[in-house]
Amino acid sequence: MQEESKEKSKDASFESLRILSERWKNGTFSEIIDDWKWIFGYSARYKGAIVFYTILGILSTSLGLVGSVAGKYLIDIITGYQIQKLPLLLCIMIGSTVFSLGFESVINRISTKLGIAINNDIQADIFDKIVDADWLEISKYANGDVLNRFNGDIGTVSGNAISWLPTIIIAVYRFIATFFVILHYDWVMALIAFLSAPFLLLMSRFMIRRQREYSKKVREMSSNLMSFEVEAFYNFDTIKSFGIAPYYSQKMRWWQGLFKDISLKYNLFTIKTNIVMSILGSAVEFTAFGYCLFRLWTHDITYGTMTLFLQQRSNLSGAFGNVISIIPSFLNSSVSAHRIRELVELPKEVHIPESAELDPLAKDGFRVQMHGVEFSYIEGNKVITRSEFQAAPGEIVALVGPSGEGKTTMIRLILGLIRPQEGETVIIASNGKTVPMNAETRHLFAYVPQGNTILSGTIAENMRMVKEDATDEEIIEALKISCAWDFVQHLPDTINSRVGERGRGFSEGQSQRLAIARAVLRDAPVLLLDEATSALDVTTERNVLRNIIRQRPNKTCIVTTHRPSVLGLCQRVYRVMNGTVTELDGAEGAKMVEDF
Ligand SMILES: Nc1ncnc2c1ncn2[C@@H]1O[C@H](COP(=O)(O)OP(=O)(O)OP(=O)(O)O)[C@@H](O)[C@H]1O
Repeated sequence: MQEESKEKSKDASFESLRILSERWKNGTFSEIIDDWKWIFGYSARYKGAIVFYTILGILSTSLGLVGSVAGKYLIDIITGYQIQKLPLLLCIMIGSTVFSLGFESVINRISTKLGIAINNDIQADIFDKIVDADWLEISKYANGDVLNRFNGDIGTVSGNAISWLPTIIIAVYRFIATFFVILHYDWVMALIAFLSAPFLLLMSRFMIRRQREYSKKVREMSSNLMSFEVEAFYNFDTIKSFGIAPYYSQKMRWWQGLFKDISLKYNLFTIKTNIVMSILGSAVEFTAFGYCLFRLWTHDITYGTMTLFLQQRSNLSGAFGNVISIIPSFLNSSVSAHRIRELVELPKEVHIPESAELDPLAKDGFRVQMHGVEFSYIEGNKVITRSEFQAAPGEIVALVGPSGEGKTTMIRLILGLIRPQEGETVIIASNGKTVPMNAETRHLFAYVPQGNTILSGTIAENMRMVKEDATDEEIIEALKISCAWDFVQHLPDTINSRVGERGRGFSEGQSQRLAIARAVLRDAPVLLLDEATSALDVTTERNVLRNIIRQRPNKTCIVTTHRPSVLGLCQRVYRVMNGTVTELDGAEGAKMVEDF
């Protein structure tokens, strides 16, 4: 019977342990651990430097202690008039201070170097991962948000990834070493100093959760603010031309207000936490001070020992301060790591290695084909239904139809940026080799999207973006094909003339011709033009398309357009409407031209 009750109480204590650990797990603790495991992946690359950093920190702490003990003896010597030991103690004090300073400077240098290295490492990795993320998933994030995570969050992580472990180790060493030095002279004093320890317990689970919540909210709000700023600056011309600058100015202040509110709430929380900590710290401080005065009054300790005690008590608080202050940065880092991981862990693009087998057949051109394709961005809302499509080498194929019916979606399917939920989108080589569209087939395409895609720099730099080693002659040839040479040849610096961001300094039609020249220079077997000739006059538009096919008779050219002028040049015309892609026969095509 007794055995049974013993067994039961043992079970109960295990049960409460299990519940306790589960509660920790249910909170944010497991998330924090996961986020830090991820950060460790990066810190681990700098193991050697971290160990060196820690050793220097321990040496510097030890020398600080030696200096303090020497200080105690110095005071005792002066108050006891034992002048002969003075030079030795002075040497120890000055030596330990100088070395300690030297070590700290090296630590500072190493931590800065490591911080930059880890920041660059994470940024480079994340950049590659974002570029390789599934298009649909990454396009759910606003540019400003991605930018904020890329700069702000990575900065927070790299600032702490290297330093937090050495800081804790050095602080714990400092605490233990100081405790033993005090214990050596007076155990009661050591006990009082040890009372600082319960401070750590104050960082209860509740506080950790609050801290993490605040940190998360501040980061999110900062992302929202940056998204707003990026969007506003990107659309500066529109804002000005609509005369809505005052509205944007007001909206900017509104976002700033929200950011200020949450930052101040976080700040208040931090102040309250600090007040509680400081009150407790001061209580211990005063107790220690009172005890020292009492022992001095009863002649149990010397002036030197009292100075040592008081100095080391604050050293002990300093060590705690370090550990305590590392907790908020530890939590902030985990929040930032979490936000970066959200991007990193997005599904990747599909890569099909056998796509490389298509490369040697590029000169014969490729057929682009879709069969039974169904696609929806959002479940239940089909944009493309049971659709067939094909474009052969040497053909210009048009996708026409009302706005918002799915022409660009078709281009995205062809590029393999999105994948059909049903059916297949494939590229077929002259020998019959068929590969589904994926990230590895994309280099077989040259794509001119809607909108101005010219970057700041010279015309030649814009061209060499797609072909690094292009000669001036090749660039001029591409400009001639796209009818851009007509105006570039009259510029004072011709191809070395400067272009502003988004083609500033050039007309919309000129920018479009430059964008087409860039695609021509890329010399890919399949050319995709998404409303890329919309700003050109009819004659230029036709000339551009004719030149492209003449230059590379095996090129497959797919254009989306609202303009009838192009249709006469096309071997095939598809109408994208009401979710279906239908090939139009000659009569329907002619009717379509009239309807435009
Ligand atoms: N990233 C996206 N997420 C969700 N829905 C989208 C997305 N992109 C487009 N759509 C929806 O898909 C439909 C087709 O859009 P798409 O851009 O393909 O049309 P379009 O025919 O090219 O239009 P336009 O001629 O105006 O350029 C639209 O209803 C649009 O709202």
